[in-house]
Amino acid sequence: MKAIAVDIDGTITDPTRKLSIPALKALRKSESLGVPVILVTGNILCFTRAASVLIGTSGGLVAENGGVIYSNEKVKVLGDIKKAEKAYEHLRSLYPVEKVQFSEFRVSEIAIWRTVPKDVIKEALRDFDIEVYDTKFAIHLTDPRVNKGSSLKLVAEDMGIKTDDIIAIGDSENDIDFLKVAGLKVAVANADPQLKKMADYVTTKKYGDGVAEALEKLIFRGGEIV
Ligand SMILES: O=C(O)COP(=O)(O)O
Ligand SMILES: [Mg+2]
Repeated sequence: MKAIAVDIDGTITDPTRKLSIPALKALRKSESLGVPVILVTGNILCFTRAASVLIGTSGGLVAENGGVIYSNEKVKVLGDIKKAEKAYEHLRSLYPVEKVQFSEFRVSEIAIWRTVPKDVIKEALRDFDIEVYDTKFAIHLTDPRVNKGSSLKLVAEDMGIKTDDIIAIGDSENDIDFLKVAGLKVAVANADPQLKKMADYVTTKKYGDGVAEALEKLIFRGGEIV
């Protein structure tokens, strides 16, 4: 494998969003063995960049569910936030929805608190050109033209690697698209059933312990990268 693409919330973090130490150690080990880590998240770019610096990842970044990427020192906004804004205005006229904090820094999509079930939101927005994800941390209204998979492909291109040579690890429905394009698909034990069904490997452990388990078992195997 030439790179590791990993989701953040619910994958390398626990349900309270605290970073897992075993996952941190495994990602650092990967980098030390020359295998770059790519963070692929629904979070905003500033958060993703801060996480990358603190963890020590050297791969590109996919933020806002693919709406924003950062690679080769360049930020690219790929999602059209106007689609989400139209959908959000309509939704607000029907239900008590509210944007999550720091929304002013979200440039390609809108994320709201989980106060209304996703299916009710999808029904209310059925005539809108919008994708709706429930990540278990927030509900995201995104531009359907971009997703974590289409944007991971662009970052991989910038890094000079094929997505076939990437192991992807995730926990929820907004990860389906980037697992789909990866050569090795891993779902952590707490992942949505859909992810587990499509995964090549489902970890026995949850959250970051699962990430460490998968990398030890599938990639490191005693020190060198397979
Ligand atoms: O931002 C969210 O709601 C979830 O973030 P994630 O894609 O890193 O799990
Ligand atoms: Mg997640």
